[in-house]
Amino acid sequence: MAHKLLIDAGNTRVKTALMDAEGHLEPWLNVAYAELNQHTLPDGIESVWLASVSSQDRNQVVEAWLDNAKKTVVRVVTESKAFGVTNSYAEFRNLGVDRWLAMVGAFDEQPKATVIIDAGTAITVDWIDENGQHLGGWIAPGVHLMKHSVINRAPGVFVGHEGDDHWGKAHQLGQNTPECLLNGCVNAFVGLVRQAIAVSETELDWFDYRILFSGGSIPLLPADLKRRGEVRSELVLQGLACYARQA
Ligand SMILES: Nc1ncnc2c1ncn2[C@@H]1O[C@H](COP(=O)(O)OP(=O)(O)OP(=O)(O)O)[C@@H](O)[C@H]1O
Ligand SMILES: CC(C)(CO)[C@@H](O)C(=O)NCCC(=O)O
Ligand SMILES: [K+]
Repeated sequence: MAHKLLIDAGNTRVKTALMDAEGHLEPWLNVAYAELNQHTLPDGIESVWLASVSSQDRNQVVEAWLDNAKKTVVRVVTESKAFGVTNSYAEFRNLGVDRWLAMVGAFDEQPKATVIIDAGTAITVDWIDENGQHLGGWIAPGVHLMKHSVINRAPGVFVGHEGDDHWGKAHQLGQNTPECLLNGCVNAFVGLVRQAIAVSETELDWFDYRILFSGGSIPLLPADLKRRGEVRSELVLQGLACYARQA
C-alpha cells in the first residue's frame, strides 16, 4: 500500500509517522539521530515530507538515511499563511518550522483559541486565536539545557554528578546541590507553564481555550497542570500531514 513518510527532525530526536492513502497517521519512529540507521524504510513509501529545525550535520544524517532508499523529499518550510493559520512574525521565515507545523496541526484538529507548549530541547509557547491568527510566543531553554548551562558554567560545584540522568520534581525543595539544581530547573519549567496560563487569562482575557502539550519534558509537569491541557505529542507530524494530504 502506498504510504507517505512524515519526518519531524528536532534538535535532539527524529520523530516519524506513516500516512496511508486515506490520510490517516500512524506514529512510527521516535529515535535519536544516531539510531536512525538501525531502521529501514518500509516498502511502498511514495513520498517523504520533512520538517527540520536541526543543524546541517544532523540534516545530513537524515538525508543519507533517505538516500539509501532513493526517495525524493519534500522539505516543508514556514509560511506566512496556510491552512487557516497566519504567522505573526514580520519575517515569517524566521519562525521555526516545528512551531509553524504544530500550529497548523492544532488548528486543523480544532479551530479554537489555543496555547501550544512544546518542551523539548527548547521550550516554546505559541498562542493562536480562534481565527487562526498567531499572536506570538516564547522560546526558553529546555529542562535539560537549563541544567547543563549551570553545570557548564560552574563545573566545580557538580563534580561527581555530571552524568546523573534523573530529573527533578515539581513542588519539591532540594537539600543538596544536585537536588537543588534538578528541582530548580523543573520548577522553572513549571513556572513558565503557569505564567503562560496567567498571560492567556489575564492579558488576553481568554476563558474558552485549549492548552496543548508536547515534547519529552511534559512528564515532569505536576498533575494539576497536566489536567489543564491535553498531551499532543504528534502536533508537528499532524501539521506535516496537512501538507502531505493536499499534494
Ligand atoms: N523521561 C523524561 N522525563 C523528562 N524529560 C525528558 C525525559 N526524556 C527526555 N526528556 C527531555 O526531553 C528532551 C527531548 O525532547 P523531545 O523528545 O521533544 O525531543 P527534541 O528533539 O529535543 O525536541 P525538539 O523537537 O524540540 O528538538 C530532552 O532534551 C530532555 O530534556
Ligand atoms: C526554537 C526552536 C529551536 C524550537 O525547536 C525552533 O523552533 C527554531 O529553531 N526556531 C527558529 C527561531 C524562531 O522560531 O523564532
Ligand atoms: K519541538
